[in-house]
Amino acid sequence: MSSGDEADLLNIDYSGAKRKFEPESPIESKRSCKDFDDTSTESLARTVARDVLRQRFGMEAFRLQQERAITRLLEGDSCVIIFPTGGGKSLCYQIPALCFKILDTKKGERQGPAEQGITLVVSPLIALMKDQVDALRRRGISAAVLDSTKSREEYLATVDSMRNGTLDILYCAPERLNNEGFVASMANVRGGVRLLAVDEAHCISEWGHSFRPDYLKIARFYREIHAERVVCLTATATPAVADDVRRAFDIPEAGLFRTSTYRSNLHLYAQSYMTKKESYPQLRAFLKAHPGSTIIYVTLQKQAEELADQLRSHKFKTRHFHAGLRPDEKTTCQEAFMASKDMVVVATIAFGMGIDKADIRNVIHYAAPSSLESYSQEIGRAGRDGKVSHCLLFLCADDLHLRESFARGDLPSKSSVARLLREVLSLKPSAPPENHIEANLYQQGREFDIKANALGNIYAQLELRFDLLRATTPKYTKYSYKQLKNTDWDKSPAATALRKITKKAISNHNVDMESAYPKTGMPRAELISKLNAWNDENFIQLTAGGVVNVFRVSQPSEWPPNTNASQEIIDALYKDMEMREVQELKRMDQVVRLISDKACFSRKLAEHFGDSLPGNAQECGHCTWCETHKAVEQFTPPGASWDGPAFLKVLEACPERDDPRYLARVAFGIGSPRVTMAKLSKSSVFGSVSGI
Ligand SMILES: Nc1ncnc2c1ncn2[C@@H]1O[C@H](COP(=O)(O)OP(=O)(O)OP(=O)(O)O)[C@@H](O)[C@H]1O
Repeated sequence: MSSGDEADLLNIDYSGAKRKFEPESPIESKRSCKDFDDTSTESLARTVARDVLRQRFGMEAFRLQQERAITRLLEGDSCVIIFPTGGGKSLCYQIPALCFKILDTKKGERQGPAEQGITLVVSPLIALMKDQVDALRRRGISAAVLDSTKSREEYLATVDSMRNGTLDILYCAPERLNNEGFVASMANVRGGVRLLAVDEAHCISEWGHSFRPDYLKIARFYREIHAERVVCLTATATPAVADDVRRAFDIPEAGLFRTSTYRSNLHLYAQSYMTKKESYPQLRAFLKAHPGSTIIYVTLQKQAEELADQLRSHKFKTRHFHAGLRPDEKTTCQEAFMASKDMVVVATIAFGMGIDKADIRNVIHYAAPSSLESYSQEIGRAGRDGKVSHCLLFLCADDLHLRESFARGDLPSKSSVARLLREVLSLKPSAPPENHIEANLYQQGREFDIKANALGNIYAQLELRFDLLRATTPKYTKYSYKQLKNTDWDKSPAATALRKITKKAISNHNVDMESAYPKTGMPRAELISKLNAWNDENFIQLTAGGVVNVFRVSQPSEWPPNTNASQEIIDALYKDMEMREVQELKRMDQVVRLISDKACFSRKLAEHFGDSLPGNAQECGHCTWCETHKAVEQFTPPGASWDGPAFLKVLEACPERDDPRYLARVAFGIGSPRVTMAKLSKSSVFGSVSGI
């Protein structure tokens, strides 16, 4: 669906007064946030919220700070909610979404058709959004997800329900905010966006552990669509990250709701080893001594498969899970785990988000987590039923090396960033009013040796910090399909045009959309729509590829920036990237120090999140430190001695000596797009100097 389509479909106002989307327009409030000003507002909101909790969700009472946060939102103010995993964050936007309509009716406001608006939820996980929508629908609540897998029919059904005022909650991924049509749609949606909910809100913080460039744009989106209020939700935020989130949306301190991260039923243990081989017998012994549903986290997909095999051979009921599995394999694994009381799942971090299982007895980190935030989130999945559960962290010298190589692999060399920027800033924009430049980020990543997230961040900074570009809807340039049933009967102009530009390969039909208009005179949107229609009716199996990112140049009269300005941008961007690497290494060090310092694990973890143990206690009484009062030893791999011949072989394998960081990556076994492209990651020189 093109942005134009989406905007047109949604941009309908029954009163006939069609609002025009003006991205540059100053911030204005679509409705007064303080919709109602009588003194009984708070109690009315509270009563309605309690009724909705009981009647629509079948729950007796609010937990923790749910009620205070929900009441604040219903009063028109924004919040940041930091509740631990499983703490009941979702209700904090689902209940208000249903209350708006009821409160409007009680107060005799917004009684026109479809005037009650929608709640929009931005969440990074498509699978999780789908689960939530299914669960809401089972409760008779009208909810939908807008994602790229939706057919035109499903999309239209969602649009219809929004127009009719029957949709309460709409979910979408942050990438969708790059779609100008979508932004325009939300700015004009009938009744307005009453509440914007931002799930996994810690991703907004540039200094947080899982910063996502697309999240940086949510605050701008919030202002542009004039949403009435925002709720940012996360399970893990240090005080600094919570401040970043509050600042991004201008939420005062009073809008912060944080509950204690400490869970007294979680017993935290740690052991350290030089090698995995040494630790494996301890893992087996632990599993034998602590039966019950267990998640074992490892770093790599291969490790998940191998360890699962190994445990199976020792008669543990084990499965593996990672992002590389097929969707049906993932579902089977998740369902088996949910139904079982003694299954062990060996997984990468891809497993666990959205797993709402009360009786997980053990969460084991067989490889060190990347940060205390990840650790806290992952162990938080254990013991949701409140019963004692065990969390065991294995610290192994090899893992630390792997973690460090991940952290260092993210920082490109400065010459790469400079070459990329010079290329981007020299692109000639298309004619006004578009002023578009196009970039294939995948190709740029390979050409300039910059990883996808770092590249995404560079573009986000060019957009938000330097105001040079604005991302618009990306386009697919290549489509290919497998013919499942004959489509010769279709004589429509779009079908005839498609036949002209389709090349048949052995099993696939390839369509080059770049040549579509010049060769056929048919707009690409119509051809894509025809392919989608065939796909929806199972005549073909369609895949789209060759994504090209499209950006609008913000100030064409000042484009391109002069040499000095460009250099300043390069310097500033690179300085930030270097700081990010330092932060990443610091996060790893914090994990090591949690268990190797002479202090209670639970207290240190709580302090990391600006919290303390109940009653300011110094010790929890049930972690490795409290039980032994001995610090866990930290093994470091023996230092490697200089190996001249190995280094010469690296030089031989890398004839282009234009980037010292690249040579170091190959020598020390740190992957990067260029290393992959040169097919060096499987060569004997890769990592040959690392001494491991
Ligand atoms: N007030 C309540 N009373 C009873 N059950 C509740 C209440 N609030 C939430 N729950 C239940 O607790 C479970 C966890 O809630 P939810 O999924 O909203 O947590 P979350 O904080 O979003 O977790 P995560 O961080 O994993 O996304 C769900 O089964 C939910 O129905």
